[in-house]
Amino acid sequence: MSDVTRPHRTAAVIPAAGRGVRLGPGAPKALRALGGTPMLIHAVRAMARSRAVSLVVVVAPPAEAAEVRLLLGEHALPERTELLVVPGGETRQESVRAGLDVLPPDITSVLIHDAARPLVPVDTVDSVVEAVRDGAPAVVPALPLADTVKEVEPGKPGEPEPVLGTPERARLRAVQTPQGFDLATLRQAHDAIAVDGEGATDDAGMVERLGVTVVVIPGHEEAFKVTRPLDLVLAEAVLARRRATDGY
Ligand SMILES: Nc1ccn([C@@H]2O[C@H](COP(=O)(O)OP(=O)(O)OP(=O)(O)O)[C@@H](O)[C@H]2O)c(=O)n1
Ligand SMILES: C[C@](O)(CO)[C@H](O)COP(=O)(O)O
Repeated sequence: MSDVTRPHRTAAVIPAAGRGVRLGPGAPKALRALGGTPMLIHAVRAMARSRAVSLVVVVAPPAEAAEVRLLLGEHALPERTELLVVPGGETRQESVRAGLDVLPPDITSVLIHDAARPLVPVDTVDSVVEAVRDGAPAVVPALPLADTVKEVEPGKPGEPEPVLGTPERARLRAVQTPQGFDLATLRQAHDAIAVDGEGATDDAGMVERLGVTVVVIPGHEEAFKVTRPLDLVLAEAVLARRRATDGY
């Protein structure tokens, strides 16, 4: 649980060091354009739009860290937003760790947000921050699934895979970011993983292994992750609609 006697200060760490292999050949995914602006800039702005976030740490692809610093210098952010850039690691988990390592001592809670989710609405960001500040050690935005999910015995690509079971869909959620944490809890989870060696595909998964309760709050359809080429088509359409209707 967070220490309720300490004043809150929330940072956002944006892992942006992935290559974007599933999106196809090109620049690292975070640097690819969405509506003419790099995806990373959208993601940074999405965090900075929340008045609760006063520090944003961008975890850049190591070879492009200097380029990322220049890029961020070219795009205005609110005056209240402090910005740091650090080089990332081989895995998302290592990149998040690199971001956590540079957070100053007055930070009490942290959001971890994929650069690959450039269009998360500010209301979702604010809801995650609020839930953490209200005392939840780990908060995850998520949506119910549209598809039925099968557990399979993974086989070779293209070969039929035997079905092992069908989890009850009503109990499943597709999780998004930003995931919000009491900083001390998330650091403890990363330390524990570093010792047991087993990675996790999201930060909340590491906290779950500590035996700490993680709670889910409603996510948003527009917080989807740009992973494959079709996701980029959808992101362009959402952005164009926002620009036409909200002056976004
Ligand atoms: N070594 C890594 C790998 C991923 N990420 C970041 O983690 C987020 C979620 O990852 P994903 O969407 O899977 O991105 P990639 O790893 O780039 O995608 P792919 O697996 O297709 O290469 C992205 O913002 C990505 O930049 C990171 O910071 N460091
Ligand atoms: C953190 C995440 O976005 C939550 O859905 C997801 O787990 C990242 O997955 P990936 O392995 O980077 O595709």
